[in-house]
Amino acid sequence: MISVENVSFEYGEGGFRLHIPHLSLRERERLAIVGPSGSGKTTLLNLIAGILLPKSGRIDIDGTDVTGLSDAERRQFRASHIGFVFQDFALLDYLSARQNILYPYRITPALKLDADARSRAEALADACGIGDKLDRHPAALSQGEQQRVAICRALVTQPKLILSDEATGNLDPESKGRILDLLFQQAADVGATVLAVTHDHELLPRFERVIDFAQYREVAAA
Ligand SMILES: Nc1ncnc2c1ncn2[C@@H]1O[C@H](COP(=O)(O)OP(=O)(O)OP(=O)(O)O)[C@@H](O)[C@H]1O
Repeated sequence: MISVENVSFEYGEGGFRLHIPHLSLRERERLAIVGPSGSGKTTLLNLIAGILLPKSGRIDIDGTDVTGLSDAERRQFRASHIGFVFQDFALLDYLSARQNILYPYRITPALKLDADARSRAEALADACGIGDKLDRHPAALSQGEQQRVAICRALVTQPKLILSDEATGNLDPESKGRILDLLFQQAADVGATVLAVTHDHELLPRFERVIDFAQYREVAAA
């Protein structure tokens, strides 16, 4: 369903370099990525989401090579196929929690903001324990609450691929397990694949496969 083939990326001349010979995920698979800080885990998620473009190689998602799309096409593809929980949440301060959760509908003509979408947003927020805070803006929410808003936003469109960058990093141990269960349940309901970066080793048994990212760091020639 997702394949990353011979992908090379570099942040500018002489910057951090990443090379991934091959990585693939089956449909509905739950894969965790672990690895040292700075090993390129977020960079990989950004490449798969089409936020960054590789220097070479292919990234196929459900039969579409995202590296071959224009900027605008990649944005649309991302909004309609991928739910991304960003490490820093990436919430918009001028919008309420509810508007943040429904934001993908504002920017994607292919997605229709109907009663179903609105009730899905409410149900997700309730399940995440922020149902009573939907009218607040991010500045009036704790870090953990902001993280839950970001998770609801990633799930509300029922994407086929969920990319999660430390999605439970700011939550207490009990909430971590519960929110991850919710994420997996939502994924299972719509047949989605989950690719999650995590430093929480106690969560790893919940995944079907774990890969250590340290292996992909390209060693610069001396
Ligand atoms: N926009 C950027 N410009 C230049 N270098 C960058 C940029 N973003 C990240 N890097 C560098 O690329 C490397 C990989 O960063 P990345 O965020 O992918 O690592 P990570 O494995 O996700 O780290 P962490 O676990 O700390 O989140 C780091 O050395 C980082 O400093």
